[in-house]
Amino acid sequence: MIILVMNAGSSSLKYQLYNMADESVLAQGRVERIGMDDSILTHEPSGGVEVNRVSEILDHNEAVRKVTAMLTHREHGVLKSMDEIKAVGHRVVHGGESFKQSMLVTNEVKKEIRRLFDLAPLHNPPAMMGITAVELNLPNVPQVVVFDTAFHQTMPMESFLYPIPMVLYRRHKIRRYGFHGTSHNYVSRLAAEKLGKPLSELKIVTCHIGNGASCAAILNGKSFDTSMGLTPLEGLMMGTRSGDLDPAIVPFTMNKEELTLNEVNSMLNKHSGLMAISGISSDMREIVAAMEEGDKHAKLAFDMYTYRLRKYIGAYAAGMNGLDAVVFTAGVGENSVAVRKAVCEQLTFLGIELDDERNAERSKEARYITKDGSRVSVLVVPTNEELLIARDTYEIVNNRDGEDGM
Ligand SMILES: Nc1ncnc2c1ncn2[C@@H]1O[C@H](COP(=O)(O)OP(=O)(O)O)[C@@H](O)[C@H]1O
Ligand SMILES: CC(=O)OP(=O)(O)O
Ligand SMILES: [Mg+2]
Repeated sequence: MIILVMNAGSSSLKYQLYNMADESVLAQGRVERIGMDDSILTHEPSGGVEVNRVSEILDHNEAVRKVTAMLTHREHGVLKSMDEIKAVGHRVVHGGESFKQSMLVTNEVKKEIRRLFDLAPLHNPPAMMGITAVELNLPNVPQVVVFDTAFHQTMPMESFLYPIPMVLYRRHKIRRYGFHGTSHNYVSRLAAEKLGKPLSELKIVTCHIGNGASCAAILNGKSFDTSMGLTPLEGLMMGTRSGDLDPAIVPFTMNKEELTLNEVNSMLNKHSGLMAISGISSDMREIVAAMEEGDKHAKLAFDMYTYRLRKYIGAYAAGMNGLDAVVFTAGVGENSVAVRKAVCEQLTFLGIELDDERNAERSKEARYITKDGSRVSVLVVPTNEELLIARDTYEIVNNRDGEDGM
């Protein structure tokens, strides 16, 4: 079965085409700068040459049309016809309390995703645009939605409630949800395999640090706590998001700077984090490069970022009353030797002994970066959210076909 996986952002659409017979990737790519007159489509057929096309791409509907045209393109395509695609799986960031698992897209499911727009304004509306665009361009193809929040639905109340009037939870479902669940789930499973122990006996902290960043405390295979909350703004310091701060800063700043709600929201989501402190970039590569050249602001941004991450690892070790392993994943976690070093070197009290040579290795495989005798193991495990989305989509569509007698 051939499955197309989509991850739609506000101005981007990433895709991967899987052949589920052997879980191989037939092609992958992304459309960036959607809505601008110089949108870029980058398409990589597996084993083929990367193609880049710059053109005006108005919206997600047009982006899906360009992607499907590329997938069946005479020269660069990997399919004879779009009919070969048997299902489409989407990443949806917010599933609220309604979705504890991946779902087949129905009218009710779409209604519920729309109801959750308020909770994830940066992420859910583009996912919906992706779903609608597929309906228009690939009618009759079943679609599945996979939620970032689903894996964290096992958190106990002491982790997920905020200490504010309970009526707010009852009326508006204001609580902590957590995100990147697909990734935390995937890398914790791979880490347990690597450790050669059942996940049900392990205490693991997973650090998914990319553009968005979150930590999770995974106790006996289940999410026990995670650093993102009602929205993907809480927790760690990120590329452009503040992470944890005193909530009183919001009304105080609105008052002093005469800002509207939208403006403070935008400040905290888009103009904070590494970008705000360094004044250089939200990208860890540029922060580290500037720091190495002696830039003080970049160094401060780096120190704040790694200090906050360390505090979470310590907090979760306390929360679980123990720690067997720490896992680094996503753009920064998989690639930044400097971030991993700064974090691990100040956690020796927990029993972490970093191995500098292993930490400096470049590899796409799951691997240890601690010394053999280290009481707590630290691993780098490349995440693969798309593969998990493809697997869930395959399973759900297969079961549905079975029920329909197809
Ligand atoms: N070689 C590298 N060294 C340090 N950081 C890196 C490196 N490569 C990527 N990154 C970081 O990873 C981020 C992107 O992470 P990623 O997980 O791909 O993000 P997302 O999926 O949220 O867009 C970049 O913004 C950058 O900060
Ligand atoms: C939920 C979230 O923060 O996602 P991303 O890391 O893709 O921005
Ligand atoms: Mg990501």
